[in-house]
Amino acid sequence: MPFQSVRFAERIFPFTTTMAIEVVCAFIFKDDHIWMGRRPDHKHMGGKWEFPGGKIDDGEDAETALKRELIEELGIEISIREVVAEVTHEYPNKIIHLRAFRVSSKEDPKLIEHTEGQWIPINTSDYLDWASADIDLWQTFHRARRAQ
Ligand SMILES: Nc1nc2c([nH]c(=O)n2[C@H]2C[C@H](O)[C@@H](COP(=O)(O)OP(=O)(O)OP(=O)(O)O)O2)c(=O)[nH]1
Repeated sequence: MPFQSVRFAERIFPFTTTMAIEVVCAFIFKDDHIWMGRRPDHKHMGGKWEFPGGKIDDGEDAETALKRELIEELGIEISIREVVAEVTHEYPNKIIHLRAFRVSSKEDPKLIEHTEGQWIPINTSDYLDWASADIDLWQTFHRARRAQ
């Protein structure tokens, strides 16, 4: 649906069209670095850097979705710790509620869906080519760390 039509529809069906899509992602920590992958070109935000994860399917809980996505995308089993940051972010054509969990894994991520991967320093503020929701998420994460 074109963006203007979404806005028009929101006035008529405010509860259905403004619902955010629930997305979970992983902050995989290793030696003060966190793993990011470059999204496939054909997907929304194609070519942008993201934290691995995806949409929660109907009937799934957040942890089950994140474990499933990381097996599918990176071929790794993970242990999930706490939520480290969450944001609601409005793109021109959709709104997402993006929740990041601190996770650990005994295995290294493999490039199954991502076109590139990198370990970024935990203190980086170099956001070149990041999905814009992830910049919000990262800044929220750092604000919370500074407040601790
Ligand atoms: N996984 C993930 N998605 C993100 C991040 N930042 C961000 O804006 N998104 C957006 C892109 C998509 O619009 C949406 C998640 O979609 P996705 O394509 O990763 O989810 P999925 O694997 O379940 O997708 P699908 O192929 O089944 O459609 O959230 C992020 O850090 N990780």
